[in-house]
Amino acid sequence: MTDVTIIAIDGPAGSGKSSVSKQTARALGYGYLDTGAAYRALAWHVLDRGADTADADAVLAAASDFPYAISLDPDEYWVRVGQVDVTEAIREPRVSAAVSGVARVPAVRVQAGELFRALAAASDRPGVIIEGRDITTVVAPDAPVRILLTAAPEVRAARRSAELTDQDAAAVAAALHKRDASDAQVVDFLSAAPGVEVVDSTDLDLAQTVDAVLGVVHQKLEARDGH
Ligand SMILES: Nc1ncnc2c1ncn2[C@@H]1O[C@H](COP(=O)(O)OP(=O)(O)O)[C@@H](O)[C@H]1O
Ligand SMILES: Nc1ccn([C@@H]2O[C@H](COP(=O)(O)OP(=O)(O)O)[C@@H](O)[C@H]2O)c(=O)n1
Repeated sequence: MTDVTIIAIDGPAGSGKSSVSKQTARALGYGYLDTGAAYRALAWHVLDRGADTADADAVLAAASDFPYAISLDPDEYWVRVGQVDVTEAIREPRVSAAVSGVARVPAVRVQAGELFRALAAASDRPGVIIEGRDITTVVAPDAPVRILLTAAPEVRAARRSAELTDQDAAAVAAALHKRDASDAQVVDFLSAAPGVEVVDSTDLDLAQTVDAVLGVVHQKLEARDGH
């Protein structure tokens, strides 16, 4: 058993998982694990091999030869496949459009979940925030702090298109909603499982959302530690 404290955060695209988790990890001195990056990097790897992520056999073949590495340092984030730094490439629209194909392969999800638990357990920090879609329910259902981060669909789409200023806002929104609909067929990240706290960031800015998450973290950890 590891004594690394796990904070699990799930939510749909653009709800603020990455930015809120990173800032919360900094505030706590914790590590930060972006699990979507692994699915994105595997999708990039499939495309790099000239295959299609709709082809489950091609996805499994790519997954069996997938030299993946990610930083858990919230101040120095990078993602690599072999010697290639894919930190930027995995955010490209062609990867976003292909990633759900990878995420719907059950064996890939099992392999990914094992990887995430091992990466968090090996952290030299007191805790790790793990964010994704199935962290509160499948990857770390026993975590002492489990949060569902939500925001209204139009707010999420606006946030994502503010990041991708070189792309058409309507196209970014359509792609985000299409990916959510596809992902929702695989895991339920729109409703909170029992024991999972909801933080709705629709009317909060980033700092307020981080404060709300830190509030939940302190309350849950104090309850665990009996204060
Ligand atoms: N509460 C918030 N208010 C305003 N903008 C936010 C808020 N949370 C996140 N953002 C911004 O929205 C964008 C998307 O957030 P991100 O963390 O990438 O979401 P996710 O990881 O859930 O897809 C980022 O540019 C981030 O700075
Ligand atoms: N725990 C997770 C995390 C991501 N994913 C998949 O990985 C994709 C990319 O996740 P992400 O967190 O980088 O996406 P954003 O919410 O940041 O846009 C999602 O669209 C899902 O298909 C998943 O299936 N399970």
